[in-house]
Amino acid sequence: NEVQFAASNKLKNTNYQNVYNDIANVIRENDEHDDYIGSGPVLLRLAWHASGQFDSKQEIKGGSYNGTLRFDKELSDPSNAGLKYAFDLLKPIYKKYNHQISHGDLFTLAGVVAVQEMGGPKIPWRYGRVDGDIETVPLNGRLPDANQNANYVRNFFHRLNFLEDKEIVALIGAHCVGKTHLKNSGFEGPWGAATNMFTNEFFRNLLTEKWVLEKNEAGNQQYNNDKGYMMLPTDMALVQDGSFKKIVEEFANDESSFFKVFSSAFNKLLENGIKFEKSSPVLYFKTLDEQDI
Ligand code: HEM
Ligand SMILES: Nc1c(Br)cnc2ccccc12
Repeated sequence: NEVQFAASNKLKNTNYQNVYNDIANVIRENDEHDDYIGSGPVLLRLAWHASGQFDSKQEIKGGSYNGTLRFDKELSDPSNAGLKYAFDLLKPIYKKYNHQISHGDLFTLAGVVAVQEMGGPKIPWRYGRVDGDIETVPLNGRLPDANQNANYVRNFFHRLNFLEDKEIVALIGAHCVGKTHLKNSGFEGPWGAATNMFTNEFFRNLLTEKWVLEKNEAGNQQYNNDKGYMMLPTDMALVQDGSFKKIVEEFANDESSFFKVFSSAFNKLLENGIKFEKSSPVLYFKTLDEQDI
């Protein structure tokens, strides 16, 4: 679906660092969220869910372009439980820029800010998404089911045009931050471990910890270890499948390799289905620390 960005309502490149900084300050100010894990992980999940419902084969394609996650119709999808909190964090920033930034650009930029402010790799980002009306909201149920195996995971990401196992493993490596919440998804944990630093820890834990499959309070099976860590069935799939497992080992041994693949795969996820103008600049942002803020 060829789309162009209406040139009229875009900020000059320089202003997007200001938007980045406003989102980064919201993360700093809301550091008590989720027992001091903070708001980075849930904003990262918002950006992923705003983009991951893309399906090029459907009439209504989805993806981040139309910013449809802002509508209750999509936000109330059970897969999006818990994300209203993240959307509410961004509302004052949307108002401050007074329609000069679209919801799709805001949601995806929030994912870039979350990764970078939690110590992850730089993510290249372009503006140009345009809010669509409620007719452009994709059907619910396009986000993945956590109870499934490696082939399900591979096929799911093929729909999002991720045809290389490396990209798939890297993307799921975002589970290095945040946690699952029984009331949101029917999974619980990890307990205690304050996971708000973006590292390759998730891959190391997959390989080194002893995982026991148990039924949790919601009746779902999840893998638990003796330190209160957990893995979803789709997490564990990454070491149950030979090809995925080789990549988990590579990323566990070389964080820079994980960062490199994650950076390009996450950018691709956020831009799925969007044709940017050739002239649309690829922006890189400084973290607050890099600006001594
Ligand atoms: C097979 C694909 C995936 C499945 C089945 C899956 C499933 C889940 C589930 C069930 C949760 C717990 C939600 C809750 O209870 O609050 C979760 C959390 C999370 N997911 Fe995924 N996910 C997948 C891929 C991804 C990707 C590609 C990203 C980002 C690039 C991502 C980022 C996150 C983050 C950051 C959290 C923590 C949110 C928080 O702490 O509030 N996930 N995921
Ligand atoms: N911290 C996590 C670990 Br550790 C393992 N799996 C996850 C899945 C979703 C969100 C967080 C995690």
